[in-house]
Amino acid sequence: TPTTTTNNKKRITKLPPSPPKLPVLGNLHQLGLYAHRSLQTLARRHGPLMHLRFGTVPVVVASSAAAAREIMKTHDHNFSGRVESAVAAKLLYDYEDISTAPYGEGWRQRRGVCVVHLLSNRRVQSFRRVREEETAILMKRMRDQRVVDLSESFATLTNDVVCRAALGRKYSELGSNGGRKFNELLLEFMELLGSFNVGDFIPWLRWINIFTGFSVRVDTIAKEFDDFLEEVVDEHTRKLENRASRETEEDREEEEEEDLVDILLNLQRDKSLGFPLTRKNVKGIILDMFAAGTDTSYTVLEWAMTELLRHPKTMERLRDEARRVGKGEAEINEDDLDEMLYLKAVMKETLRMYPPIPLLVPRKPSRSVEIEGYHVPAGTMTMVNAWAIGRDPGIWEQPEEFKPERFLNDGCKVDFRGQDFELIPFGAGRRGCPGISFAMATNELVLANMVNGFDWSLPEGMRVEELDMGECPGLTIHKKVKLVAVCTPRQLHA
Ligand code: HEM
Repeated sequence: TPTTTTNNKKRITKLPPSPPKLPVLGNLHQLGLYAHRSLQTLARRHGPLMHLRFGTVPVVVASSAAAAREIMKTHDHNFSGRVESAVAAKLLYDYEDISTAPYGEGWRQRRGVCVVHLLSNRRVQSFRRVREEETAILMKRMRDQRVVDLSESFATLTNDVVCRAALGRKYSELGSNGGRKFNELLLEFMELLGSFNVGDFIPWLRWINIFTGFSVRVDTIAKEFDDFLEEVVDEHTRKLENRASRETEEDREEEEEEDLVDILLNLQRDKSLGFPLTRKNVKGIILDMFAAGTDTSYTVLEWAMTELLRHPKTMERLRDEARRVGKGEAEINEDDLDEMLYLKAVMKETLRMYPPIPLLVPRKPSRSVEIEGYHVPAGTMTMVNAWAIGRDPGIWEQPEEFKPERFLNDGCKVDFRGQDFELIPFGAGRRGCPGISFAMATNELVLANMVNGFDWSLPEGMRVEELDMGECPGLTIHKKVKLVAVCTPRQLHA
């Protein structure tokens, strides 16, 4: 290994191994539509830490649990920066949110607000009624339909739960004058956020975005969402002012539960935080909840049900657990979930094989650092291939098989909360996902009720092998072909 000596300390200068690079493109041509898969293939040849170049941008990719641990635990402090992106800046308020904010005081303050006030266990608990009501609505709709587009149903459900928790009610249309459907707009927002922006990687090709209309699309969506959030904030401000002018405590208690916008506006008003929370911050944080919390959550349900339909014995075992724990009742409630160990194993197995954001959210070290014996220069875009780690045959027996049993008994100790680097769908460390409890509370409740209330099968005449397992490219990986299944309501004894 080449080294230089400074102040008697050996410094490693060798970069991690690289696949051959092309002029201008670097390694971009090797990524294809499914970067997590191509990067896994490259890592098999070049090792668990690789150095690549996307256009002019140097990139390091970690594909082993050990390398991920070095980045997100040993050197987490150094790797807590995010990579700038022109699209994210436009869509998420010039980095004034949480997820795209540079590592520093502003991010620390907003993240603190999020962890303590918005997504704490206590707060997640306060939305229990929202989850239970929305799950009941979904179950009723399924009973009426019988042949169910599960992809669509899960997307609507997660969206409605986040909408009610964050904004206090569901919004099917944007703005008071009608306008585009909220779901449609969010879909386009996510598509743009996850799209490959040429200008970020090959600056002199930035003009392409203007030429193809990409820049106009980004500006339009940013404006539509901002108009909508302006209205939401105004509406909430008026409500809080009315409430403050009410005379008695009793009157106030009659009000409905606080939503996340209420909480942020109250913190902004009473100035107890000790730092200003601007209107841009409030809008950015709320938009983060949608960007980070809807698409991600629903793909877990989509892949879980896909695998359950492919594995009838696994479905049966989960169904039996739900019906035993639910004691024959029509509904499973959240208190029952603690006892459902097989359900937890199914969730873990789904997150192992289908981490919703397979390459997590890229980080950036503020100082040069040595990882696994290689030099990673300051500012290098650093990606962790959580998808490849979840399918690493050095860690998992039969990694391509869906076997929730691996997470029972001793296996149940392996968790996804950022301590076990073989299972990191939510990332880890300072920038790890703060929405785990929020996401899993909904996902567990929905899946438990689906198998408790119904027997599930594939559409008539379809064989298990015919179930399309293709992925839709993007930031989050959902199914390319919608998942459709048939439900038979369970007969309840009178
Ligand atoms: C299954 C569902 C979810 C998955 C798989 C997921 C995954 C992730 C991942 C991989 C990151 C980046 C972590 C890192 O850099 O180490 C992240 C960040 C984040 N997530 Fe989630 N997430 C989910 C649900 C949610 C929900 C429901 C919310 C909020 C309601 C949320 C809010 C956030 C925020 C605000 C960040 C940015 C944290 C920061 O940069 O400091 N997530 N999430």
